[in-house]
Amino acid sequence: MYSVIKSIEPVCEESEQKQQEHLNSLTKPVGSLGALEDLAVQLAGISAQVNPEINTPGIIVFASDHGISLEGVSAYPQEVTAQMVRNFLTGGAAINVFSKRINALLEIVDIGIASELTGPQLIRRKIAYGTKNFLLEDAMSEDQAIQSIWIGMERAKNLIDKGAGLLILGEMGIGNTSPSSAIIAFLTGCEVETVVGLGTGIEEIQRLHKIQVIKNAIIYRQPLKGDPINVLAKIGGFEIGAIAGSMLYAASRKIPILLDGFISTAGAVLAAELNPLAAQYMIAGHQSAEPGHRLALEYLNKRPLLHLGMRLGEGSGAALSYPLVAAAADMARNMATFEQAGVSRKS
Ligand SMILES: Cc1cc2ncn([C@H]3O[C@H](COP(=O)(O)O)[C@@H](O)[C@H]3O)c2cc1C
Ligand SMILES: O=C(O)c1cccnc1
Repeated sequence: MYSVIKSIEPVCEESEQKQQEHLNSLTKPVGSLGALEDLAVQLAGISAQVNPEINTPGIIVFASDHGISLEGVSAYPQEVTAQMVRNFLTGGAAINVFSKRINALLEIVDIGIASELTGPQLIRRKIAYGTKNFLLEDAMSEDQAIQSIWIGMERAKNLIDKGAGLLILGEMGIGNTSPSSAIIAFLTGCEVETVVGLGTGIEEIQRLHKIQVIKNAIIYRQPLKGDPINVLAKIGGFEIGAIAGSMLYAASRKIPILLDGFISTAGAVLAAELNPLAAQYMIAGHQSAEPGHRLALEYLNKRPLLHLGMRLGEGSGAALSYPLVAAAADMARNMATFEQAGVSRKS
């Protein structure tokens, strides 16, 4: 695990520069494609190639349960995690629909669902039957935290080896906006009040309770600054560790990572804590309605492509933004230059 984390290289500045020069030679006013041009330049830096091709996207949905859900922090009961995973397996969830739309490779992983689930399509990597309630005890042991990151790496390797040229990390886990809020507040230094939102749709009074639960949990657990494994173990979740692991692995293979919403970005913040270079490989797909998402993206210095007011997770917002990423790569590869098309340059 640590060898993967250490092996991440900075993105290639020379490819970025050459890509920018190439974009400036294409038949459009210089800079007129705005953020799409920045995206094309970033893709060149990530792949260390000019005009890289983005082929098949890969989506991994990590599903897990959370002991903290006993504290009344979600609008839905814990059994919805397993029920939704069944829905993923039969193709009825939002991520199934959006994944099909972009012809993605889609994989569903049980990394810690509280009940027993089987199915030929389900990848079983259960670490435990849910995390512990981190208001009362550490969410998991440090060994389990490392295991979650390791599983994320293993699944990312599997999908990249199968041909995924870009990774989207999604999740399902009732209660998981709580560990995500705790991790983001703790690692970014933002106030818990500004990070915590309505999740699946709790009332304002319940949000105030959720804030108090998370504040107390951080005080009781005393996560260690500068020790991301300790932070994950004390106030995290199995799927958040796996998301971080997949992201770190993708970065080590120079594969772009398309961030989804609040939980996916909590994994991203954790990954960046393990190696800040990983952030260079991340693209923000959208900005979720969860207020802490904007703060986490700012911390990672990422500008989201879409603002659709979504607050679903599963990888859904990232999947919807994928066509823009693919279009940026296509634009760089396939547009004609002024010379090729016989178009006059700026006078
Ligand atoms: C039917 C249903 C489908 C979902 N798909 C994603 N989530 C999202 O909501 C959950 C997090 O919100 P909280 O922390 O408030 O529980 C996660 O499972 C997340 O993936 C869903 C939630 C529900 C209810
Ligand atoms: O932004 C997200 O990913 C999100 C927000 C609320 C609930 N579930 C997921």
